Amino acid sequence: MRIVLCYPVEPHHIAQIQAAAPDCEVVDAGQERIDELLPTADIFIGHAKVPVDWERVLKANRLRWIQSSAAGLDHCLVPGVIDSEIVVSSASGLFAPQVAEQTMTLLLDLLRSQGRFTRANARHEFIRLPTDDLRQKKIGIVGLGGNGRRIAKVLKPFDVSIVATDYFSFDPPAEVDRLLPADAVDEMLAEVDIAILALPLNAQTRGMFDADRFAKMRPGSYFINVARGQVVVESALVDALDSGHLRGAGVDVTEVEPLPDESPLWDRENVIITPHVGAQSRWRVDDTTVMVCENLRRFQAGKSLYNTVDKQLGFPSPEVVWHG
Ligand SMILES: NC(=O)C1=CN([C@@H]2O[C@H](COP(=O)(O)OP(=O)(O)OC[C@H]3O[C@@H](n4cnc5c(N)ncnc54)[C@H](O)[C@@H]3O)[C@@H](O)[C@H]2O)C=CC1
Ligand SMILES: O=C(O)C(=O)COP(=O)(O)O
Repeated sequence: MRIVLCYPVEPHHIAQIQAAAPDCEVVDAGQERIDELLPTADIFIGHAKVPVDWERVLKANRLRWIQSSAAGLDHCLVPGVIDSEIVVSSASGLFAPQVAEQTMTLLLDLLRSQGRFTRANARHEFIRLPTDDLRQKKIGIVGLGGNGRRIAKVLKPFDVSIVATDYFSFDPPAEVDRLLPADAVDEMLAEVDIAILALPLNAQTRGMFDADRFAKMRPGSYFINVARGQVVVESALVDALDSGHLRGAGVDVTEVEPLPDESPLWDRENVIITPHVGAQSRWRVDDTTVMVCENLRRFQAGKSLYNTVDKQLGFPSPEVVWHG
């Protein structure tokens, strides 16, 4: 079998993968050669950030398993793959520690007026501006998967209460005071001071945060998005900020990336923007390779894989999510 890699591996990661699959040929395609080599793969491990001719891959009829090195599967869950026999597994939960740190960065910067202080610092102005507190805030997390759970765990010691929604129904971890079904999102938004998006992008969630939904949020609440920009209708977010209905927003992801120069999200003191760096970490490739090797051993032994995705849904069920 041929394993084609397309994530930023170093020679020692390739050696780990080869040791986990001694009978396989391991080829590191990188972004440069992924489109060319994907049709020759039995197993694809990675995240192609260049256009891939999926028709050609499906026509070659060789690929059996895609192990995405991203949690979001919007890059590979194309209709032809969904309808095929190809098994797809995600990187769900793998980046939860760093996504939670990124969430805290956005949230604390927003509440503690860091955007305004940073601008004032650039002008050498030492001015005391009002700040807000996390203490006693009610937080709503939309999507209690790997990232949502870790965000709840990191936030809880700040003396907050936490509600969440999820597609699945399960006993939530101790940090989460209440778990509601996905369709109770408006009920949750009406009662929380801060909404945090940690759900996948799919046909159901694309454009889910539109003008109607923002209107359901409590006046003066904050909005954080560490999921996917296209879950949000960005013009509606801008309107909600313009009208003062939302007090501020922190976004690691935007509808179009890079965020265009003319976007009205720029130049606002109550908007903190980071350039989709939530998954970045010095540990990322090491952590990914540990899970990849475990899944490779399971695949060869015919066992079920961590993070196997229900391709119709576009995300894995909680029992199979990798927690490291
Ligand atoms: N900012 C960044 O760099 C990163 C962004 N992401 C994004 O975050 C998403 C979540 O990542 P993980 O937590 O690792 O994935 P996950 O698969 O562990 O969790 C997603 C959760 O969302 C739930 N869900 C699905 N539809 C929902 C809905 N309509 N309402 C409420 N919950 C819903 C699922 O049941 C699941 O529990 C990814 O799909 C990806 O798009 C992930 C990693 C890094
Ligand atoms: O894992 C994900 O879904 C991410 O958003 C990470 O994105 P990246 O691979 O860092 O461009």
